[in-house]
Amino acid sequence: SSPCDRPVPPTAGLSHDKWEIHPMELMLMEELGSGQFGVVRRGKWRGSIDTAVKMMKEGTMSEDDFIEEAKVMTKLQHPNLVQLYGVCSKHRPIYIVTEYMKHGSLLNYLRRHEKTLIGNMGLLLDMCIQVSKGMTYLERHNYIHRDLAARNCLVGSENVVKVADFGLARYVLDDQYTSSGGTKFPIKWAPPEVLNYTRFSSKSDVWAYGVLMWEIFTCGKMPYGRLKNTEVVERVQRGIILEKPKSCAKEIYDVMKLCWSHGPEERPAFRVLMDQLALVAQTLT
Ligand SMILES: CN1CCN(C(=O)c2ccc(Nc3nc(-c4cccc(NC(=O)c5ccc(C(C)(C)C)cc5)c4)cn4ccnc34)cc2)CC1
Repeated sequence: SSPCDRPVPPTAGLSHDKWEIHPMELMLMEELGSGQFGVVRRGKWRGSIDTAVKMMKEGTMSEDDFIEEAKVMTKLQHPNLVQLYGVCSKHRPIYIVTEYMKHGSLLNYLRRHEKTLIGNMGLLLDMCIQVSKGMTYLERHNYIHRDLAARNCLVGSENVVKVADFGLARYVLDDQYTSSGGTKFPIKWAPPEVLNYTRFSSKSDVWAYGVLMWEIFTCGKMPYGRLKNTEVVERVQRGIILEKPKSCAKEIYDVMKLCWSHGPEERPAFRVLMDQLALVAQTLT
């Protein structure tokens, strides 16, 4: 979907607290699910615009810092990024209002449609390419995601895949999630420099992207199966990487392996990954 046919609301990207959405203009509908940060509901904004509304449970995030950052986030606009429309910050809990993606998380979508997806290398590769486009845009804007994974991507109509919740991890207060020793820290998507020094960068997003590619080509398997976090840390630090998924071409696994180069500087930038995957797509499909 090109930017012009997307309902970009007047708040997106404008200055002077246009990112503030008036709750009276929001009609809340069914619940879409709940993360560890509260309930997410579908909503209608100004009667017609489909939205997802994250109602952030109090005490789960540093709200003032997030509201400040929301001004920047609303300016990040790309067909493969879930658009932040704005926030309702004059009441508690605060609402984070984004565009609506009707098929839910990519992880659940892969698991639900495994039968039809598993043999369709072209479609799985296209999902990878869409995510790499969104991530190339963030990379160009020096914006680090910090929790890129299939669970944090969303699926819309016509197999559109978009990256969601970019940067949100910085505002989570639960140190079980934020510290690499915590039980909720996404260890299986973290490179050595994050495990050892919590050193996030676009190159640590590239490592996570490699794991996301593996999730896509296994249709939503859990990376490293039932291994405990401590066992995964030990393997990653010794340079042991995820195995090639059965239904994945060697050329595609070669790209994943580049994302898992031990040193961040050895990993390709997203803009390089995007071009390489486009080339592979030409030769394979
Ligand atoms: C046929 N199927 C029926 C079942 N189904 C659904 O119920 C369904 C349909 C649409 C859905 N869409 C969305 N769902 C969500 C959603 C739902 C539940 C939980 C969450 N995630 C969160 O709340 C959340 C995620 C990450 C984070 C950190 C800070 C860790 C990065 C914090 C909070 C999002 C967000 N969205 C943003 C745009 N669209 C959606 C979600 C679910 C999917 C379709």
